[in-house]
Amino acid sequence: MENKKTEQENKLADARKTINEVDAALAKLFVQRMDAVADVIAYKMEHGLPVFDPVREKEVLVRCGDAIDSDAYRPYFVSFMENVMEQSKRYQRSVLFDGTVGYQGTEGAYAQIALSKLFPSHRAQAFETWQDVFEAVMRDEIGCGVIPFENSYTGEVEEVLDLLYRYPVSIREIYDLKIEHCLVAPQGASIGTIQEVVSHPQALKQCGGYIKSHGFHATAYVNTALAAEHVAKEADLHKAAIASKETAERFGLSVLAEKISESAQNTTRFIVIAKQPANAGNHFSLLFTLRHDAGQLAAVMQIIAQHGFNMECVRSKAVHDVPWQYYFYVELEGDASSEQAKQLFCEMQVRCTTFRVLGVYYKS
Ligand SMILES: O=C(O)C(=O)C[C@]1(C(=O)O)C=C[C@@H](O)C=C1
Repeated sequence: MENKKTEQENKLADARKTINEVDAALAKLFVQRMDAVADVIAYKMEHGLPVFDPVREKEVLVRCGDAIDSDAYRPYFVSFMENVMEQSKRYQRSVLFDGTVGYQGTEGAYAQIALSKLFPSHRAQAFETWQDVFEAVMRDEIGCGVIPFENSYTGEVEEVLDLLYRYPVSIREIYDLKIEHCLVAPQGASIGTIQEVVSHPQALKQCGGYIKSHGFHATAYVNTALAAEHVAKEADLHKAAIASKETAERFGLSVLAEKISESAQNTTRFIVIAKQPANAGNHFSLLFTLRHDAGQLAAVMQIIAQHGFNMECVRSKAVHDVPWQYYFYVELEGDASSEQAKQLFCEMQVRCTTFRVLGVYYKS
């Protein structure tokens, strides 16, 4: 028995020794890989290319999968490489947007969570309004800003599109954050003690079914993070907030229920805005205005179709300072640096009263 134990212990020690050696070799290889990534980002900065390149990532993953003989290990290695590239992108963003990144809200807000995933090693600066973030970008006070653009359940964040129309910034990247709302409350509270729920109106709307089914009274609050902070300060066992798990942890609240959104797929799309545009991507967005003549919009749609670009989204909104004037936003699939796109832009410039390429980015 004793001998067997020692034999097993030796095996464990040997296995760990091998793991240590492999880890040391991996560390060296990781540095070597990141040095190459540093060259890639230097090139990308010079040519205005975006960090995320989904075609290249697919290639890397297929090649890495093929390099593993064991069927049992293959999916783990592919997943490992996905993570390696995730870290590579984080590093590249830290070089590209050297300095501070802005967001609207307070620590623990979903925008700050999205920012921390995109830019884990940057200083995050909170601003009171989205407009403040845009202005800070324009003044070069921050390298870029992370702003919510639309939610899969409640739709577009209208004010943000108006700001994109007003300020000459570019959409550099998009990032989809899965929103997992939780019911969070002071320690000691339970679902049975809760009567009132406070949160941002969007979050209350997204969890409307849950709130109604429990007969809670809903109270609007500035944002989810401040709602959580308020609930923590009040320490009232009848009062809960709707916020993320991370936010609950930040304010020492307990999570009474998880995933309470109407839609399990509840996702908020964030955009990264910066002064400098990117030159490559597989999607691009345009903003334009038209003369008030019959058929102007139809003509533009026709031009887009003729050049073979798939239009994924079109929106029209009122220009605030000019009564009865509207601007249009379209999202097209394709390469904005292609000859077809250049021709499209030329033709649109002729047809539109104002025209702007708002962003070039990758979307998977
Ligand atoms: O090859 C590139 O373009 C890189 O930026 C490197 C890399 C990687 O780490 O392999 C990282 C991000 C891209 O999305 C694709 C690949």
